[in-house]
Amino acid sequence: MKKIGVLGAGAWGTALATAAVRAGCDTVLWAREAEVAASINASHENTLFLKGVALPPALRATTDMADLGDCDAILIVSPAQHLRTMSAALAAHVRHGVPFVICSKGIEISSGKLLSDVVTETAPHNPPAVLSGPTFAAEVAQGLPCALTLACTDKAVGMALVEALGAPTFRLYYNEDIIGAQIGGAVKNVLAIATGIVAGLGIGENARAAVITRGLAEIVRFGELFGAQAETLMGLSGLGDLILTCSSTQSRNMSLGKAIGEGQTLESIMASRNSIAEGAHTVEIVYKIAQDNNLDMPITESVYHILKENRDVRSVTEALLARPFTDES
Ligand SMILES: NC(=O)c1ccc[n+]([C@@H]2O[C@H](COP(=O)([O-])OP(=O)(O)OC[C@H]3O[C@@H](n4cnc5c(N)ncnc54)[C@H](O)[C@@H]3O)[C@@H](O)[C@H]2O)c1
Ligand SMILES: O=P(O)(O)OC[C@H](O)CO
Repeated sequence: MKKIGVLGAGAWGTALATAAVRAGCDTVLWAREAEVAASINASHENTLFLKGVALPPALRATTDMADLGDCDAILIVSPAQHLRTMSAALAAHVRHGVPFVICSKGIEISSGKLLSDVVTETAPHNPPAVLSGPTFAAEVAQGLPCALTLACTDKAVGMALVEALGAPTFRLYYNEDIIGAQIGGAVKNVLAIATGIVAGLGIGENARAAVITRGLAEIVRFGELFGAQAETLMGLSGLGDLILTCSSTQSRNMSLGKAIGEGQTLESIMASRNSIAEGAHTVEIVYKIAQDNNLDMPITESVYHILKENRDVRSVTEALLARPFTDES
């Protein structure tokens, strides 16, 4: 796998394309916005989504999806709710057998499906893989060290991706559990909003640790429903990403929660950003799936009540704390 295409030039797509160049791949980055492709090609910077980070001159950007036509693997890095459209459009341009590596984190709201199922439906001749883990785009783009899960049911394809994209500062660990690798990354964004709310309310570090740990129990319950392997949920794409995202306001999800806890409205926060905070969307479908399947996910429910039903942050927090005591499973 020598030629890598990256579909989506937000912060993460740009960072991943940079990592692919560093790993020695001929890399082409598809941008939805003409000004993004122009700024990457002319000044080696993504001025819209990753301002201030110098990109390698070898990275080429395009707005023409046909330019990905001869790639050996494609990383899909669109917002989760747009992945269906992106995958279907891409399938018309690439060869059969070229893996589609899902780098987005979320669950399709309209169908309740994992993104790997969305790829299978829209691009049946392109095997899905998943790249997920604790990684802030700006750090990856700067070449700081990180580790991620590369999941693919076909081990040969998965290891070929690991060999092509892996590097000392971009360590990839193969995992066959494509389902588990998607669950942690999707649900942790909801929990990061919850820890952000804790920070915004100023109710302490102990409360944050409690939300992370009880949040992990929610990830495990949710993962079991989909058939995720417990080891995967405890690995980089699960616990690892949960810790990172719930610990830093570099996270768009955590900072969104913090602003909510400080009294801002979701609408005003969204209006002030051009970046995606997936948890604000994912919460809707995780809540619905939990309700439909009688899963106990009280932190997720609380985030849902605050974001989607406009309930008062302090009252919802008090109700969460007042739940009956139970065992620690
Ligand atoms: N930023 C990170 O640190 C990071 C790390 C890991 C995973 N991710 C995941 O990667 C995905 C992309 O996030 P990002 O940070 O690159 O985005 P971003 O917030 O930096 O940029 C927004 C992206 O959305 C795209 N977009 C907007 N409207 C669209 C539409 N109608 N159709 C298709 N695309 C549209 C834009 O072109 C741009 O690529 C998300 O699922 C995110 O959770 C992000
Ligand atoms: O900025 P966030 O909250 O979208 O998090 C980015 C990554 O998913 C962290 O692994």
